[in-house]
Amino acid sequence: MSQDYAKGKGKASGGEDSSSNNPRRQASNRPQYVTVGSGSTSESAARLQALLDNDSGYGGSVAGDSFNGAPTWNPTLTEDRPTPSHSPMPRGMNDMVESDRRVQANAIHQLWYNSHRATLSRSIAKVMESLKSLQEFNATWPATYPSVQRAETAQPQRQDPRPGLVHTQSTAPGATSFPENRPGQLRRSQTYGAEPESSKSAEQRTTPEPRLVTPQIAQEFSILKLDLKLGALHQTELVHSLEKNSIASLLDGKISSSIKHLLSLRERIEDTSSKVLITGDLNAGKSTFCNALLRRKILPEDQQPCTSIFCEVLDAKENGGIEEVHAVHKDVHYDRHDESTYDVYTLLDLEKLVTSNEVYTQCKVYVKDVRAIDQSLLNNGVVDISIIDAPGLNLDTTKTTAVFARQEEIDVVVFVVSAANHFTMTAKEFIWAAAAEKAYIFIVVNGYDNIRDKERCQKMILEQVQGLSPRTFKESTELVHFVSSNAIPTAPMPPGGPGGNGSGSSSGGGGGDGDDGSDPKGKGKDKEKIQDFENLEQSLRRFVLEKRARSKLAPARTYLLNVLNDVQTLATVNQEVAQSELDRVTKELNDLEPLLEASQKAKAEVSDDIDKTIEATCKDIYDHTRSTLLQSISQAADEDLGVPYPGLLNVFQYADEIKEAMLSQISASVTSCEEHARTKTIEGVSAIKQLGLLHLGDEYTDLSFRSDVMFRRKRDVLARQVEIETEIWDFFDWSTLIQRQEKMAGTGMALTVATAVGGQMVGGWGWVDGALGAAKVVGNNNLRKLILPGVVVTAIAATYYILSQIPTSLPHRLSTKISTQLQAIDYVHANSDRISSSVRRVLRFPADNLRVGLQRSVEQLGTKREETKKIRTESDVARKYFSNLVNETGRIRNTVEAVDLEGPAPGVAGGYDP
Ligand SMILES: Nc1nc2c(ncn2[C@@H]2O[C@H](COP(=O)(O)OP(=O)(O)OP(=O)(O)O)[C@@H](O)[C@H]2O)c(=O)[nH]1
Repeated sequence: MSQDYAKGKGKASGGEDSSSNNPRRQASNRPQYVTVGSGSTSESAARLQALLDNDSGYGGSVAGDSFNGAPTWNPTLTEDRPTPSHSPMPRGMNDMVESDRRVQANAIHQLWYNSHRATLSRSIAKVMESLKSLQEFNATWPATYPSVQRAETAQPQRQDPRPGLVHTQSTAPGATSFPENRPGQLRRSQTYGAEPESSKSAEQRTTPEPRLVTPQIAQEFSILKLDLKLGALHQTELVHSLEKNSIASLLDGKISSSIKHLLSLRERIEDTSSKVLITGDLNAGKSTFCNALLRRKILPEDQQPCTSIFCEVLDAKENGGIEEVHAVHKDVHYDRHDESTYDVYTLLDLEKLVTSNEVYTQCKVYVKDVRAIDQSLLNNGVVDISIIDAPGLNLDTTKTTAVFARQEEIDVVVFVVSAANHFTMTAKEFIWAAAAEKAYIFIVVNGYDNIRDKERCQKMILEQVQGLSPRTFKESTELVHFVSSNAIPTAPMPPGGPGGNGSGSSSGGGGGDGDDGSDPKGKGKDKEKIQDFENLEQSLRRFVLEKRARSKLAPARTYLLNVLNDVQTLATVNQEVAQSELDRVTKELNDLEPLLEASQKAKAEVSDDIDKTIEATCKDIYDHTRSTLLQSISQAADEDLGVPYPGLLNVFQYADEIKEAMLSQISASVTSCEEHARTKTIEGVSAIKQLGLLHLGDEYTDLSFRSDVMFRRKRDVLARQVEIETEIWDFFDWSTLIQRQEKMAGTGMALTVATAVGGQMVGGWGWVDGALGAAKVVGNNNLRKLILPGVVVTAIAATYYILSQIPTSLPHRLSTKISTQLQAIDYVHANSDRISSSVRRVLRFPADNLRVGLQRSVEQLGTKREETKKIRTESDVARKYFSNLVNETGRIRNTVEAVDLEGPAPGVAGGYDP
């Protein structure tokens, strides 16, 4: 496997100067590079390079569809086969092999990188698809947000002795931080956009929980955690207090921002370029160091602070091979293809540009790097690297802040510190903050030539590094370099520009000891400085390429795992919710069906029953009224009317009173019939209510029924309409008379005659003629003598008798007349009909009400059944959807987890201590 820097046992490349006065160099154990095949043929390097050139990073030879199986990266490709130490080679040959090996290592690393990048990129696409589908589903079936129980866990207090620097991590929109105590393999729920690694102390550091977010929610959710910061309610209460739809819409917003963040992550991992930020204290030699890296004097160097804007040095190939400076306008997003975003200058103008910071804040410097791809940082054959020369940290606060702000797009931070000044306070603050983000900082201790007691200097600097970034200190052989940048020979600027330290690539450094070129000892010293610098360069190349993979891919991996965890949790919860909803509505439907059936049956039956009951009641009332009234009318004369006979003189008044009494009696009968009907109506209403309660239960709405308002109309109004004239003959009850006479048959002819005559008399005066006719028969004189007194007596007797019978006969006579009259106006039927109709009318109200209630009940049950069926279908769909989502996210998660960025990366170098 690749060598671990800390345990590097490889032989130092080009290690001919074992007599170096650099104690670090003596101790330096260079890592052995990865070799493929024999590790010595340029053919294999060329083959690998060709493979790499053809590899788009999204398929082809290396990136198969890792969703259908294991990732296609073949680890045997990267197997280390160190060159046996017993294979000595001639020096020239050695250089060739070394160069070849670097190319191969780079190519292998790039293949590894592309493979992971392709897997992550595809996973991002899959997750975005899943999120979009979740978003759509959430709109139709509002997802349930899991509720949690509050756990009163004490929040660990931050124990950070460091100064309060602004933590410049880049997080996804809306993401919140929380302690790293999540279950499973996930490391952080935090959504770092730039650099997932953080120093151990940063990892232990806890960020206070946002208000109303319980530790459980924090653990369960990271990306899709709803940030509910409303009022004084607890998160749990808040989630419950919000409507389901409100939660769903909050979730929708979270999903949208997550999709947005995934897009930017994809953009970032597909961006092939990598940025190296060179920063440090004022005048630490940053520009000089950059120039040394480029082997050209591009950036202005000065004894006094001069760099006031960010200078990003890029390979001129990215600008069509043209060397020029693009000074970017303030507050404008640079676009090389849009000249309105920048002004073009020549390299010679840089001096002017970097010192005047009024118009521009940054410039892009396109330069040709003519060095070989195994030596050049810019032109390394693997990745587009740009070097950013930043203004000195302590120039002013604004600039310092700007440096922090730029860290998101920075893959590697190179910190230049003056060997003479060590770390200033500002430098320490910067490294503390940066170490939290980047874990490893590449430290260049510059101006080492100025130091006499080099050993002491190294010791002191390394002690400081240990305090500032323990992980960097652990890898200090690779990450901390003591150099003299001004000793590196640099090519001059194009004609007219400031001269370089040498006249060509081969010339010696200008500022170092022995720069006159005549002193062999000095030459030796320069060589050492150059060697130290070259060692630095190789370390930096490895570091940049290594860090690039981690800094670019790890945030995507971490974010993917976090969001997948969230979606899976959400999907699992909702799958359960959908299942229980399905169970519930299925049971509800099973209960509902028989209810509906019974309700429909009840509706039909009860309706018939009510009709029959009403009709039976009405008929009963009609019959009762009719018989009662008929009886009352027919027996009116037989009742004790309570009218005293006032004598013959007031006989007419007597007749009137009897009439009135009879009619009153009939009226009273009507009233009693109405009373009876009322009682029956009350019974009927009560029976209907019982039916309603029986079939509708609480749903039955009772109507208030006031029986006293029934039959309010004047009851005897019809009776009063009866107009009966009293006639003289009403006082004579002939039928009674006749009956009496028959009984008295033996009393004599005279009486019979008298009766007969009297009867005739009743009809008119014709009886006189009859008497005279009889006289003729009997004889004239005798008969006259006999008959006349008899007639008189008889008449008197008859008259007396008739008059004495008035109190008995008159009521009968009047009763008959009244009966006849009432019959004529159909009094009995009219009243019976009136009373029974009134009852029918009254009973219809509760009956109709009950019918409506039953109909409504049937309709309600029907509607409920339809709704329940709908919910059942929706729940079933949701259950299947979330079940699929659980499986799908699980598959993607396995794929993402298989992207191993923690282990040693093949090719370039061994992995840093993860
Ligand atoms: N002796 C010595 N001098 C150096 C070394 N590196 C840089 N210098 C000198 O230090 C001075 C400042 O160098 P610069 O590269 O301008 O420093 P800087 O950090 O870019 O400065 P600002 O960007 O203005 O903060 C120059 O005069 C350089 O010649 C070195 O390794 N040894």
